[in-house]
Amino acid sequence: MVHYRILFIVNPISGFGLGWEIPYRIRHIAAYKDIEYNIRFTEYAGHAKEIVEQAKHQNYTHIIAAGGDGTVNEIGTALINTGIAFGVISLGSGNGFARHLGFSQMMNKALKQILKSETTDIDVVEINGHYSLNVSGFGFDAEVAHFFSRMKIRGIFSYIYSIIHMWFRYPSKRYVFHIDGKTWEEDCFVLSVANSSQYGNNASIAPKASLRDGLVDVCILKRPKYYQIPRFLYCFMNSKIARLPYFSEIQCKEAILEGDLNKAHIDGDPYILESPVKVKVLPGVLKVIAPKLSRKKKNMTV
Ligand SMILES: Nc1ncnc2c1ncn2[C@@H]1O[C@H](COP(=O)(O)OP(=O)(O)OP(=O)(O)O)[C@@H](O)[C@H]1O
Repeated sequence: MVHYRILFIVNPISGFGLGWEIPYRIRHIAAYKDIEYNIRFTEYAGHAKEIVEQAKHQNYTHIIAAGGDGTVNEIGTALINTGIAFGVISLGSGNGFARHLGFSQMMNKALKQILKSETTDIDVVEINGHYSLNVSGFGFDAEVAHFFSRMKIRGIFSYIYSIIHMWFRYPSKRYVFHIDGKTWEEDCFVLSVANSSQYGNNASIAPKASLRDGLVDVCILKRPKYYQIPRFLYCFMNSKIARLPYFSEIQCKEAILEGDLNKAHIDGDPYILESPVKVKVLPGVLKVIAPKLSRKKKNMTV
């Protein structure tokens, strides 16, 4: 029998503020009747990391982030090399990392998955000293992350507005790649470094990505021409982006990128980095709950 001592760290402003419901929901799930757990609400940006630092010395077996991708990154990266199992209750607008691991987007179901699912060790990607669990990048999607962070209203509609706004303004840029002993230059519209496969909402930029392969996927998308946009959107939302001739995905352990890389995003949050950017994978450093591994369907992997 697995012994549980669980800490839920809830960002009460994530998404629609549903995090406030978590204590009530847990009390009404029979499986939690005999489980030892605590719930902490964050009060400001960066608070989740401080809570994890204290919790590391309090014998927790599992720490669960209830929030969006920002909260997931803050808590997950603070748990690297601790051996404490990390899980997610999705409250954000995209929830790419949680979706890749197979967490339900329904709060009650995800709470039950925490108690029923296998755990596994996954990779984390280091980018100039910052840690990424999900998808990070430069180019168009970094520009979108910076624009979105300045908007007064958050949420999926503001995010879609930011994408459309930047699509017509952002020019492709030229970058230098140093990967596996080869060096080349290439124009990119999107330049992503992916640990998991998707940004969120099943929008997949790295269909080959696995969290357990010891590799980071460098994904290059050239700007689709206007008449290519419908097919691009179809492939992007259906994990078929690899079919597009203007997309490539390079799997490697390390990469060095040069060019105009100042504006970046790490798991969706805007960052300013300096070129050259060094990307490397840290294999198997984070223990996570992976509901997908507990499904009966064959070939399910994370
Ligand atoms: N109580 C709080 N008040 C203000 N900001 C907070 C608080 N708690 C956490 N934060 C910050 O809120 C930011 C956004 O959180 P998060 O990404 O979880 O939600 P979201 O933006 O709604 O989700 P998504 O990014 O998926 O749209 C994080 O950077 C986090 O540090």
